[in-house]
Amino acid sequence: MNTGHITPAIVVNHVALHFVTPEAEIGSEVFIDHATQTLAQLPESIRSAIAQFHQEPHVSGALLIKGLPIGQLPETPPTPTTPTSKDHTSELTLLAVAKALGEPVGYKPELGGRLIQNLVPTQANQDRQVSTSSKVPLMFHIEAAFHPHRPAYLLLLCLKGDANAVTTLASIREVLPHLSDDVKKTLFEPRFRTAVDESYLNGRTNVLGELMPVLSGDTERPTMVFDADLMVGIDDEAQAALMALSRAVEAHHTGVCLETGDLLIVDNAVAVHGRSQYNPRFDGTDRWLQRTFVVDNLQASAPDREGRVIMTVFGEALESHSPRAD
Ligand SMILES: O=C(O)CCC(=O)C(=O)O
Ligand SMILES: [Fe+2]
Repeated sequence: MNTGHITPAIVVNHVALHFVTPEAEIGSEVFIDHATQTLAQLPESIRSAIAQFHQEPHVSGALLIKGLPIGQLPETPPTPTTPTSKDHTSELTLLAVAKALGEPVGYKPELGGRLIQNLVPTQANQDRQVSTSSKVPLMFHIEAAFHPHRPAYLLLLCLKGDANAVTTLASIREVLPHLSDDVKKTLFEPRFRTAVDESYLNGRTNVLGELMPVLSGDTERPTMVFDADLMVGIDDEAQAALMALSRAVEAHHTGVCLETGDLLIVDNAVAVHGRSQYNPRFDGTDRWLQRTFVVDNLQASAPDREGRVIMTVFGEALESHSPRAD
C-alpha cells in the first residue's frame, strides 16, 4: 500500500526451502533447538537482513521477509484453538526467525501461553478490539503496553492473506518530527497509565497500571509505549499530548497487506501496529496468520515465568465477601 510514508524494509527469499519438521511438541525445547538449526538453511541475504534489523531497527520499525516456507495448509480453523491437520513447517519458520532475534515466549492469558498463536477471524469477536476481530479496524497499539515483560518483537507470519486486510504500522522515527516540543516533553514524563487488555483479565476487574512515560531514552531516537485504546494521560496536558501523538500516528502510518509466506517483524519499541477492517466469510478460506512474541532474554521475567510461559496476573479479583442483601 503506497501511502507516501516510510514502509518496512523488505527482503525476498527466492530459494525453495524444504524444512524437516521434528516430531517434538511445538513449544518444546527440542522443537526450538531444531528451529535454531533450521535458521542456517535460510539464504545468507535473509539471515543478514534479520541480524541487521536486530542490531539496528529499520527506520520504519519493521522488516518484511517474503517467500518463506509455510507448508501444506488445510482449511482456516474457525477459532485460534481449534485443532488443525496442518504440518509444522510454518511453526518452524516462525521459531527459527524468533530465535535469531531473542527468545520466543508465550503469555499465559493469550491462548494459554502458546508459543505460536493462530490469528483467525472468529464470529464471536467480529466487532471487538482483539486480534480475532474483522469488522472493525484494530486501533494502533504496541503489543502488551501494560506488561512489564512486554515483547521486544512481534512476528506475524501469513499463511493465508485477505486482499482487504491491511496491517497498519507507524514508526516513532517518522512521527516524532511532527510533534511540538511541548508535546514531546510531556510524552517523556511519567504522566500516563495503561489499562489491561481484556484478554488478560479472565473475569477480574481492570485497573490502570503504574505511571509511565510514552517516550523514553534518547530524545532524538526514543522508544515508545503507546496504545490508542488502553492508555490515558493523568491530567489534561498529558491527555492532550496523547491525543496529539494519536493524530500524528494516524496521519503518518503505512500499511502492509500480508500475503502467503510473508513474515512481518515489528520492533515493539519503535512501531505501533493495527489492522484495517475486512469481511471474513467463515467458510474455511479466511485470513490466517500465526504470531509469536520475542523477548530480549529470559532472565528478566524469570520470577514470573514457567518454562517459556510468562504467568503475570493482572487486574483485581472481584470482592468475594461483598455484603449480601438478605
Ligand atoms: O491482524 C493483524 O494484521 C495484526 C493483529 C495484531 O495486532 C496482533 O496480532 O498483535
Ligand atoms: Fe497487536
